[in-house]
Amino acid sequence: MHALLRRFASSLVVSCQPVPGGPLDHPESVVGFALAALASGARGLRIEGVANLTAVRAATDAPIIGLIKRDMDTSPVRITPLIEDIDALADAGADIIAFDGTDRVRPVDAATLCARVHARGRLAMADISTLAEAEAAIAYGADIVGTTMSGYTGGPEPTEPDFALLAACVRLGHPVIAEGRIRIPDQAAEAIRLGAHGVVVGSAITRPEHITSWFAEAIETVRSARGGRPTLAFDIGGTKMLVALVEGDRVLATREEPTPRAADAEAWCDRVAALAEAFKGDFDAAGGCVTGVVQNGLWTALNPETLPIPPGFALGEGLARRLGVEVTLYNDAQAAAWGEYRFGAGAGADLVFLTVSTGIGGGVVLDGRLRTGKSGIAGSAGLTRLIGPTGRGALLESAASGPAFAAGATEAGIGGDAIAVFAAAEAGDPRADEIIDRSAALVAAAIENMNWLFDPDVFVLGGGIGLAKGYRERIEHRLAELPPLARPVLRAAALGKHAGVIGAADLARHKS
Ligand SMILES: CC(=O)N[C@H](C=O)[C@@H](O)[C@H](O)[C@H](O)COP(=O)(O)O
Repeated sequence: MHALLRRFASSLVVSCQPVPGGPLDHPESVVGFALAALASGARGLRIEGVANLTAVRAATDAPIIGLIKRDMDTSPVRITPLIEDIDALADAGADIIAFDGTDRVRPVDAATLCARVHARGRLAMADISTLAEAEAAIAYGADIVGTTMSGYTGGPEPTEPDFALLAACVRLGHPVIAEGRIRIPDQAAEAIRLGAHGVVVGSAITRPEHITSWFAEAIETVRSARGGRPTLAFDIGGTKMLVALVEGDRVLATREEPTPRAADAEAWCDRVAALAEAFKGDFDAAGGCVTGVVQNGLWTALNPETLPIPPGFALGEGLARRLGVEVTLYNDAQAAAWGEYRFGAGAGADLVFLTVSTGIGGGVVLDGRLRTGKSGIAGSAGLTRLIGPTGRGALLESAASGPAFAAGATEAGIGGDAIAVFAAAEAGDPRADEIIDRSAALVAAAIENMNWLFDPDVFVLGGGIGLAKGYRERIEHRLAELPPLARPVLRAAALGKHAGVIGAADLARHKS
């Protein structure tokens, strides 16, 4: 083997070829890259252009593969296509001269170029793209073949190195340089393992523009999987109005204020639009979740005491007009169910979501679709009726949610609300225990019944009471008595108080 080749046997060669016309495209940068590479373990360099080569040659006596790239009208061949290129590279001090060794239309055939390289006392490197071209190169006397041109002679550019071609070329028993799309150290090591004489790495070391774009594109992929630009989401409840900027499952920013209950629905729209002003220009879609029933963008109260919504109010249209983008609307618990399905405790599974709080709401996702029903009320578990000894009993939410806790607390002499009841139970008060147990038993029965109807993969429990310490366990304790076939799986909601806006934003992007 030629002494020069031995100098970079089983070693790294760094190609220092700035992006043409880019900010690093001048000889000083190329010398900088070259010296940095040699100082860090590279044993050779690959340098394009006479000016760069001359500058680098003056700075080091490390082995240099020289080449000249040309864009010609008459041929797709770019790397050192002319005899005069070889002469210029030899004059500038290249030790090895690389030329295109592909079987394509060209001004000078590869064998002639190879002979000229040898005539100038340099080693010849044929940049090939196929095994046949490698065989031909060896036959006409190339000292090295490089896999450089694989993937660059037509069709879409691959992203991985061509190790199959490398291995096939190695079997020819001639020095082969692995080159092209070697981007990570493991690939360089693999090339040496496969028998490459040396490994040329370019872009991954000396083209910050390429490296930056790899990172940026990888991040962009995640961003667009989350739905691209952030979405504006709003939540109108009986006590507060929340506006959020949402990206996937992340709430980037929020604005909220108390719901002006005494004002009319037009004024509520005005307030939501005013809160959204803070995010103007940051979103191109909007989704809302609201207390009450939503059907085709029309909003109606389910319980006017929560919020006195006028029947069939055109909320979607009113907000679309104010926000200047299309607005998708859902009931708040339904939107939260979707949020939990997409990003939370029930990711990807058939689920029934229940929120136990001041009231009891819910949502159903089956076969990847949020089921809103013919009237928009599907999942309203709080309005299901308990069956009492005489038939029609109370509504589940009147018997098991916040007001029931407060009523129970008054009756038992504890006083206060659900929070006080949980605190008293924690302190060991058996009366509080009983109030919580009563609610948990009713919700457990509702879950048991819904499980017979839908048999979902999972029930997801949220809400202030639903997530209060020990509440879910009490429900689970009761469900554990059921035969295995009919035993529901229960999980705590994962998205917390923002489940509604996260779900609403996602629904606005994807539609269910
Ligand atoms: C096909 C072609 O024109 N390749 C050129 C050959 O010199 C260079 O643009 C490459 O950067 C060099 O081959 C190193 O490859 P990579 O930058 O993928 O590590």
